[in-house]
Amino acid sequence: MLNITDLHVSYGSIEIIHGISLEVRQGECVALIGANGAGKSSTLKAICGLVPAAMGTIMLEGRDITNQSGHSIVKAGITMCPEGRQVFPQMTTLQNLKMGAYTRRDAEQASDIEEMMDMFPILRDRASQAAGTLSGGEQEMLAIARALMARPKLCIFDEPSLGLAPKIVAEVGETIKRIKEMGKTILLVEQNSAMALRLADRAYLFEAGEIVLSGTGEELQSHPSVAKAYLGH
Ligand SMILES: Nc1ncnc2c1ncn2[C@@H]1O[C@H](COP(=O)(O)OP(=O)(O)OP(=O)(O)O)[C@@H](O)[C@H]1O
Repeated sequence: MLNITDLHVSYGSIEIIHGISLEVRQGECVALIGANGAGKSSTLKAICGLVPAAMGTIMLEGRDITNQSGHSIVKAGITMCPEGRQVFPQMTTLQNLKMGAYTRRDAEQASDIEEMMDMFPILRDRASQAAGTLSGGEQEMLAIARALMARPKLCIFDEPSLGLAPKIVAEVGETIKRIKEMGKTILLVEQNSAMALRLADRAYLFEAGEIVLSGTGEELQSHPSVAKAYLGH
């Protein structure tokens, strides 16, 4: 579904992604893991049109989306659930959900909102509450539900567990599993490598702007250098 070939990303004159290639197939959950600063977020931003690709191609279902605007990439079928949730704090939970569907012009928004509230009952309880007053875990659920409101083909999660209590992290993991079971295709970036590799069908290990290892979640979990450097055993 998503094919990235020889992607290079630079900030000013400094290149930080040095020609990576990866793919995400229909229905897969693919994780990008690696240390802080390895280039995972920059890769996601390039996919979403938030930073330019200096070189290389990004294809979605055979269509070249390299360096298109963020808006047209959402329309093409990719939504990102950003690091730090970034809900609209002054807007209510309901208004945030509606914002997730802004690229759609169909009559099914109301039923999708119902579906999201069935999936995340806490959002129904908080429907008229300003999103900024929700707990971290509730905001994460809202950010995920808002991303799903666009009915994406590919759902990107950037550090969904960041800053959340362990119990909530487990809930977020369960939620991502459910989204995969709904048939969505998922690209996941996580500092929590153990969680990411448990959820992922396949994963790529980033180091200093390059992909140094790839394989199934299980293969990477048991790879000695991953186990030692990223899983702490
Ligand atoms: N806007 C920016 N301007 C300049 N350099 C940047 C910018 N954003 C990121 N970088 C640099 O690019 C490199 C890759 O950062 P990136 O955020 O992609 O890594 P990461 O693997 O996602 O790490 P993290 O988990 O900390 O987000 C780092 O050296 C970072 O300092």
